[in-house]
Amino acid sequence: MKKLTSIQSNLSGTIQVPGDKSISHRSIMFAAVAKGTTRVSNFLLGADCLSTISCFQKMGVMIDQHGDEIIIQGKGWDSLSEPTDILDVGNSGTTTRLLMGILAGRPFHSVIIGDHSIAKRPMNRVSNPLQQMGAQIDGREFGNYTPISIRGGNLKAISYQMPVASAQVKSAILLAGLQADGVTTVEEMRTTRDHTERMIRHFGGEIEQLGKVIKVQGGQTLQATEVRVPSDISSAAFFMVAAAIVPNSELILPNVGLNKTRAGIIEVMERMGASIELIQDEASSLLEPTGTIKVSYSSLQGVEIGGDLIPRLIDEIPIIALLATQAEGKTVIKDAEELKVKETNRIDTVVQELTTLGANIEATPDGMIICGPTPLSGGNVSSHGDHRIGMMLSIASLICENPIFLEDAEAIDVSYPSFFQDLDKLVK
Ligand SMILES: O=C(O)C1=C[C@@H](OP(=O)(O)O)[C@@H](O)[C@H](O)C1
Ligand SMILES: C=C(OP(=O)(O)O)C(=O)O
Repeated sequence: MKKLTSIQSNLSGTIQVPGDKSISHRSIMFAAVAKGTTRVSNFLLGADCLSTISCFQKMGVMIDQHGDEIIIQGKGWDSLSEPTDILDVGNSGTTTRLLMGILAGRPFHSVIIGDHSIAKRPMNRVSNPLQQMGAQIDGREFGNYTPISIRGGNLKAISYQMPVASAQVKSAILLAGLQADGVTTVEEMRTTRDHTERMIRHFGGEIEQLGKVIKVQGGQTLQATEVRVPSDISSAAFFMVAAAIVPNSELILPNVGLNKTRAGIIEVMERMGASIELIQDEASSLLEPTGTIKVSYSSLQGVEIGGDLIPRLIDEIPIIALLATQAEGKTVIKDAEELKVKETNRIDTVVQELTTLGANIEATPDGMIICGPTPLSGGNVSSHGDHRIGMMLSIASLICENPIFLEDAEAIDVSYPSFFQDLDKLVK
C-alpha cells in the first residue's frame, strides 16, 4: 500500500518522460526480423517492453542492453527459431497480438502465455484473420484466450475489413501480410496509431496507405536501421494533466512523440481551455514527429469526446476522466467500449476509484459522464493491477484533501518504472 499526500505547493520544471511503449515494442520486433544490426536508443525499460525482448531472446535472437540503448542482431525472418520454452508476454497486450502476427508466418510451433489480466483479454480479433491467412492457432475458447498455441507458415494474403478499431489487430495482420503470398489489404473502421506502417518504411519495406485502406506486399525483406524512440505521449499525459489541475503549476515536456494518430489528448485539453503550447522539433526523426509540450494551470470546461477521436487518445481516457472532474460542467466520453478489454475494464475501474475519491462520475455502456468541478477527498484506492489507473490515482492524490492509500502501485512499472521519482522532482 503506497501512501500519497496532496502537495502544498505546485509543480514546475522540465521532465523528459521515458520512451514510447508502442514504438519500443515495434523496434525490437522489426529489428529481430530485419537483416543486420539495429541500434535502438531511448528504449522504454518498462516491464511490457522487457517481455517483448525476452520472447525474442527465447526464439534465438541476440539482443544486448546498455542502459536504454538496445542492440539487436537480426538475420531476416529466419532469425526466429522454434522456442523450447513458453513465450511469456506478462501484462502486455501489444506483445501478445503483434507477436501472434509474426509467429503466424513462421514454420514452427510456439505457445504464448501471460498474466491473469492477459488471460481475460480477447485474442480472437487477431486469431480469426490469422487463421484465415492459414495459420493454425488454438487457445482457450477456440483461440480467444491465452494460453495460445501457434503453428505458422505458408500464409496467403487476405483482404480484411476490421470489425474493431485496434492498432494491435491492424499490426498483427500487417506483420503476417509481410510474410504472406500476395498483397494483404486491411481496411480500418477508424484510423488507429500508425507506428507499424512507419516502422515498415523505416526498415526499408513498402506499404501503401490510402485513407483507411492499407496494403502490404508479402515476401519483403527488411533491413536493419537506427531507431530513436521519442518520449511517450501516453506517459507525458499524466504530467500534462497534473500541470493543468494543480494551481500555479507549469511543466515543460521535451521530445514527446506528436504523431497525430496518438496526440488526441492535446486536442481535448485545448478544447477544455487548458493552457497548452506546442513547439514541434525541426529535427524530428523521420520515423515519428516530436516536439516540446508546455502546460500551465488554468480553468477548464467540460467537453464531449467520441467518434474518430477515441483511438487517438484511448490510453489517456483514465487521466482525461480525472481532468474532467476539475472542469466546469459536463464531460461525456462515448464510443469507447474498447476500454472494457484493456488491462482492466477501464470504464469500471475509473468510475469506481474516482467515485471513492468523491468525483461525480457515472459509467455508460460505451464510456462515462463526469460532472465538475468537484473537490476530491482521498482514501483507499487500488490500481487493480492496471498501470494507467495507478498513475491516474497518483496524480489525483496531488489535489486530494486527505492522503490516498494506493494498493498495487507496482503495476506502474509496466510502462513507467521511474514515475514516482520523476513526479517527486517536479514538486516544488
Ligand atoms: O498498437 C499499440 O501499440 C497499442 C494499441 C492500443 O491497443 P488496441 O489496438 O487494442 O486498441 C493501445 O491501447 C495499446 O496501449 C497500445
Ligand atoms: C492497453 C495498454 O497496453 P497493452 O494493450 O499493450 O497491454 C496500455 O498501455 O494502456
